[in-house]
Amino acid sequence: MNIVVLDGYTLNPGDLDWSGLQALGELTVYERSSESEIVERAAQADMVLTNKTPLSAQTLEQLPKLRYVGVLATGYNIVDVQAAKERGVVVTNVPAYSTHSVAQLVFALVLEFCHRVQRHSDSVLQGDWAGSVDFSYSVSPLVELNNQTMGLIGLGQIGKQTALIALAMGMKVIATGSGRTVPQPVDGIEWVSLEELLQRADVISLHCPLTPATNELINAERIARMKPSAILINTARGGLLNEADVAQALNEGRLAGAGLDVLTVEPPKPDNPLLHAQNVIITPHIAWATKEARARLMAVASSNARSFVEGRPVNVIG
Ligand SMILES: NC(=O)C1=CN([C@@H]2O[C@H](COP(=O)(O)OP(=O)(O)OC[C@H]3O[C@@H](n4cnc5c(N)ncnc54)[C@H](OP(=O)(O)O)[C@@H]3O)[C@@H](O)[C@H]2O)C=CC1
Ligand SMILES: O=C(O)C(=O)CO
Repeated sequence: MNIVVLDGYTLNPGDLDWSGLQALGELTVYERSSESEIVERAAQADMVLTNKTPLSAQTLEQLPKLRYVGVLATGYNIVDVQAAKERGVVVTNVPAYSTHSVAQLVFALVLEFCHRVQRHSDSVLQGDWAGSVDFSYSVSPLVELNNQTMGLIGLGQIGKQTALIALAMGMKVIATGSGRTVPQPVDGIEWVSLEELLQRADVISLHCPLTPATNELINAERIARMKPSAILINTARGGLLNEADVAQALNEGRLAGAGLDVLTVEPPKPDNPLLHAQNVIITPHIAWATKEARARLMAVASSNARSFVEGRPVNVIG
């Protein structure tokens, strides 16, 4: 097997090893590949692994030898899965490897809006507490989550884990799904329509995949239905937001804050309106990237590839 990893650096910056894939054939790992390098690098490959390097229908057409695409992630929106299927190319992803890490970052972002820990610490370390007449002061409003409502859009692996943490913090949890599957009752979680969720939630956290149906799910019209005091959290995919609409709502105080781990274009262009918006916190797509989660990702990506080589593919998309 000729196996090519197009963008291995973020998964393995040097603290993991590729031995699971090496054992399956001749492996070439590129740290990153630009769109113009994909075809040349993957031309002889039977199997390609990609994290965020896109494989469009046009690119797949130019890779006649290709039989397998292993997405090094849960979200697989970078691959034209239908085009792959039509060409007989198996596409797999890695479900659930980062569930706990992503849910943890959701709350790192939420709690930042509640307590502004770094802002307070900076104030103390620059002498404000030492110079204060009071034993306590705050530099921003402080918020308690108990009894507030967490609204989850998407109640899969990460949505459910986020719900458990929210419930442990005394929040009410409401959730909405794709509408394609029958919602299963989950203890402590109330199923509602998207419309109702937007109106009731104090914190809205996105946990659905990016698909044509969810593209720009959060736009000006939907923001208008949210509470102006609401906090929006997006650790799923940047394309779930109309970024200009979210930035404008933040700047006009129609949305109290946004905590984002993902943007439509990554890395972002310097003129992305969210980079300059008020009350925004942005992390560079790190929710998945704990060592623990990356190690699980490497292990499952390798076992996905092995299963394909052995003729019994698992975690197949579509
Ligand atoms: N920032 C990061 O580092 C990471 C980001 N992610 C992103 O998080 C997303 C969710 O991951 P995970 O929870 O593991 O995935 P799951 O597949 O377990 O859950 C996705 C859920 O979204 C639901 N859904 C689909 N369409 C809609 C819709 N239109 N409205 C509401 N819900 C919908 C699905 O419901 P149904 O079954 O009915 O279709 C499903 O329950 C991934 O797709 C990925 O994009 C994942 C890992 C790391
Ligand atoms: O697993 C995912 O979907 C991620 O976004 C991490 O690359």
